[in-house]
Amino acid sequence: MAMDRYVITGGQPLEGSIRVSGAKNASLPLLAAALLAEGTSVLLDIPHLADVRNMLDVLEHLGCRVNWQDEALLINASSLRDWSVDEELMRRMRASNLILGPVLARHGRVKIAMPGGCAIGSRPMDQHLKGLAELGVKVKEKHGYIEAWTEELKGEHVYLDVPSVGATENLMMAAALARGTTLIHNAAREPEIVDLQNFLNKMGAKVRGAGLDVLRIEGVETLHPAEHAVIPDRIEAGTHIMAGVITQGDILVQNVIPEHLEPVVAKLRQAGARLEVYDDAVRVRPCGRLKAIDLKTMPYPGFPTDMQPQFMALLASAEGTSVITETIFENRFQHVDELRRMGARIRVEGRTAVVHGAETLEGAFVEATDLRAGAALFLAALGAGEATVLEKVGHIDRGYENLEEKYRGLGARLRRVRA
Ligand SMILES: CC(=O)N[C@H]1[C@@H](OP(=O)(O)OP(=O)(O)OC[C@H]2O[C@@H](n3ccc(=O)[nH]c3=O)[C@H](O)[C@@H]2O)O[C@H](CO)[C@@H](O)[C@@H]1O
Ligand SMILES: C=C(OP(=O)(O)O)C(=O)O
Repeated sequence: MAMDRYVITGGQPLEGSIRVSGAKNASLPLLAAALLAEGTSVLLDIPHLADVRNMLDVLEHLGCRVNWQDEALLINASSLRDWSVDEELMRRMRASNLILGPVLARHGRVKIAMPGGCAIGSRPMDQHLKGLAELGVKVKEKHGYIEAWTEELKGEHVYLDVPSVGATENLMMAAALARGTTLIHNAAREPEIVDLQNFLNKMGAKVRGAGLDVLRIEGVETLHPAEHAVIPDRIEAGTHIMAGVITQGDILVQNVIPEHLEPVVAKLRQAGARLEVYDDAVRVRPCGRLKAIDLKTMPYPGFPTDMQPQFMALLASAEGTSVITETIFENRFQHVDELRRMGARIRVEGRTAVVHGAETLEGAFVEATDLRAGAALFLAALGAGEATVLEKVGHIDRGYENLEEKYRGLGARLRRVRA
């Protein structure tokens, strides 16, 4: 991971327009789904991100041929030569666990190193494995590896204890090629699930219900390759909107699906942000100092955990005291210590952070501990009236395409210093 740093001189109102890239969290399951069919699938608007590169390395390791033709990503999954992925590849990114469902459906067998926990929490896989077991898969966990095999995938009723995004995706992909009908109860409802359903159906699958909490998947014999354009990244969009707000800027965030941003826009407006929502863009106008609000992360359509750190950066200089409750990941407050270095006054009690708004944030030396913590510090630095050195921006590269270039286009004063 790149250990480069950003030097950011904040306090400058951002101006102009910024275009959101394709969604990381929709792209990764789409890449995994391409494994389900022989032949070449074509994916459009896939962002050039470290996580996408890591997923492509996993696909190539399994035997796919991958190439970019201008902005189209071609994945040929005609001949898979391997069904196991070792620790080195798995550890680079948790989402590589999304190959479980498709490789089982194609091969009847799969072995992956356990993805393990990460900075934001322990992130177990029990719901993925429980669901696969319901579909007739035998699972063995040994020496840090998950091995799974099946004679035949069979449609079943699966009830998820938590509406896990990754488990829902893995089960959708496995069930697409299972014999009979699968119902996934308490499924995740995120927009990325809808995008995966759309791609699978273009491949010939019969999936219905994405966006609701019960998914119905009628298994088919085979799938064929398809072409699909990934949805815009709602977390990237939300981050840019917040950058406009924190700098008192006047910016147009383009290529958004406003419906996906409703929980974020609603909370920002409650805090006093001035936002104009158009068909495929959001305009941010200067609004003065924000007011404190309370916030709780929830599965979609609740407020997304992937925006909690960035919102905390905003509330750190709002007027009054905000209470932020993180219900999804048990350790997603690592940005708190770093924000404190910038003058934020935040107290953490278990899964709740009490944020006493400071008059202003100050420049400091800070470090990104994970992707969205990094995004939060990036925002805080843009809002601070002095220079901030933000270390370990490799974390940010996982989820934000061309960040430096995009923000220079808005007049931000920042430069990337190579390690
Ligand atoms: C690549 C991708 O799309 N990543 C997103 C995805 O991660 P990911 O798919 O890993 O997140 P999940 O929805 O699975 O996790 C949600 C919650 O369920 C728990 N859980 C999950 C699986 C399981 O088998 N058992 C279990 O208990 C997790 O610990 C967590 O508390 O959704 C998260 C929640 O919106 C986002 O923060 C991530 O950005
Ligand atoms: C937590 C995130 O991603 P991942 O699930 O890939 O770690 C994220 O995008 O904020």
